[in-house]
Amino acid sequence: MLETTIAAIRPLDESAMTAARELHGRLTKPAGSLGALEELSVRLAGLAGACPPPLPEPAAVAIFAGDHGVHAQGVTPWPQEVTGQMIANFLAGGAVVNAFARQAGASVTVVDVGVATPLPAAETPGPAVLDPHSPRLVSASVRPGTRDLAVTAALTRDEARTAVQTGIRIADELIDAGAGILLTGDMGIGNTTPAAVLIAAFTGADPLDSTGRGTGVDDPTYARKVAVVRAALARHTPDPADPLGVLAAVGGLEHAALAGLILGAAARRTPVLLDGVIAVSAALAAAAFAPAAVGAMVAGHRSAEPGATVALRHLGLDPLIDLGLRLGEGTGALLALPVVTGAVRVLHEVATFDSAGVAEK
Ligand SMILES: Cc1cc2ncn([C@H]3O[C@H](COP(=O)(O)O)[C@@H](O)[C@H]3O)c2cc1C
Ligand SMILES: O=C(O)c1cccnc1
Repeated sequence: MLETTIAAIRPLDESAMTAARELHGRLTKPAGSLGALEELSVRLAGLAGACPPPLPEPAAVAIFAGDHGVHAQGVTPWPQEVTGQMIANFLAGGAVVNAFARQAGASVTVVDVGVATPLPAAETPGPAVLDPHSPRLVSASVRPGTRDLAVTAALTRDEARTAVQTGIRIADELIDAGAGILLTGDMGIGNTTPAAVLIAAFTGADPLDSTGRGTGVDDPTYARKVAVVRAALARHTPDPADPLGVLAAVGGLEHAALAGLILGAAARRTPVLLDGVIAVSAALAAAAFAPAAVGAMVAGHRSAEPGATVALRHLGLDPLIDLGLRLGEGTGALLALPVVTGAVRVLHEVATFDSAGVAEK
């Protein structure tokens, strides 16, 4: 399934991109006046293979949740139980991601890929339904949290593959249910540590540049976190040409599943709007599996985590908004969604100089 998904990921359609550039030149606005929205809409035309591309509606957020053995190294001040407790909060509609999803009209699917504590909620029965007011839970736990990457490989290759394939399956289910765009979300206390190792592994960045303060760690905790990232790289020597091996050695279950979601979206030629540092670390893995997957990625925002900027630069992506957010859950992606929709809507709705009778220079 992973291999067939990778094989299905194709480059952008040049003729649809040419048509979109040509259409932009005829719309009632000075050429280039919509800045980054123009190139984004051209890319989405290339992804869809059509000009105009479909409006990216409805939107579906997939929040992958997992726990982390590296929590034992004291890399975050928060107790591990908060991961499961926040899932209950997501399902009750009380988290920031829920508020933003309701505002954006996006559905929320929470996927347990490896939460360590027992969850209060059971899987939501039935097929995926894209209802912005009813968050759903999918139970797809690979194992109860990763092993401690400071001590041993976080996952076996098989476990990492299962998590990636879960992400692909969720992408397929959401797209089959009608989603026109997927948004990445994450929940996992401690997950900025594996994100920092993944970013260093795939980009070659120094741990000081790939590691941030996550939920807001103090100076001694930050120093410990950087040391854990540096030691993990030395212990595992992850090979960026072997993304499954990298995810297994130093990743998290939600990072692996997010990589799968991104690959699944790219294979279905559906845009995937990336959230913060966890999402972009997973995007590096997706790009290592299939470089053409970058064509489906839209960087929602620039997380305050420094590793996010390192990863975005490596992917060649410019984030749409930069608000100093450092929350995760999918919140930054949701705030960027109207920008993506606006970029596409222009190609659908704006009159041409000809049709509107507006004189050209
Ligand atoms: C209440 C709460 C809600 C959150 N929502 C997202 N995160 C974010 O913070 C965590 C990563 O930061 P670190 O690596 O420093 O632990 C992840 O769960 C991420 O989704 C949260 C964190 C907390 C505490
Ligand atoms: O960038 C993010 O998504 C992020 C940053 C800090 C903590 N959790 C998530």
